[in-house]
Amino acid sequence: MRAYFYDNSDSDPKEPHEQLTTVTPEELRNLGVLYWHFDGDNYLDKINNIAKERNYKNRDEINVSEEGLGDSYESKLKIFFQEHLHEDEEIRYILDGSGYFDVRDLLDRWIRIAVTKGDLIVLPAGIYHRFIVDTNNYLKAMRLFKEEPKWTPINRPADDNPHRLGYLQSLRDSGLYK
Ligand SMILES: CSCCC(=O)/C(O)=C/O
Ligand SMILES: [Fe+2]
Repeated sequence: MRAYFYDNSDSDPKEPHEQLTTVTPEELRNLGVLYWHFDGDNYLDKINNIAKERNYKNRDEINVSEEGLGDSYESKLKIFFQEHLHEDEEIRYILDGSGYFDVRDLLDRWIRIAVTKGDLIVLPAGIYHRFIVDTNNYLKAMRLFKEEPKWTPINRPADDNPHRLGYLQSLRDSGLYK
């Protein structure tokens, strides 16, 4: 995983768009974004432990590629890359390939999180974000869910959404933000 501020140039969003300023895992944690890296033979045990600790009961897999999504590949990518939030955590373990999760910080800047095989990322409910593959056009992920698998993007603007308000309140409660 590498995280950095996104340069807002108009070129293909599948390009890195990397600015020099990096963002540390601690800075991500301050936004409620959690990160682990598990590889090796026992990666499933490690995921199972996190799932138990955090009450993730269900999981499935998604192959984000032309092969995996067929004719709906481009339209699905458009949906994933539209800025949105979810009313539950977004939990993804990268099984193969690579891609980018972009999250908004509290100054409304995009932070780009480049993920590769073995990365496990948790985006909190209510954070504005988007996803895109890189120019390799292939990412396979395990999606974990607290309850029944559901994936409902709520596109921005959703500033009055209770989960958005709850997210902002949780950051204020952390004492790191006013
Ligand atoms: C890499 S999983 C597909 C994208 C997705 O589920 C999502 O919610 C993106 O924000
Ligand atoms: Fe999402």
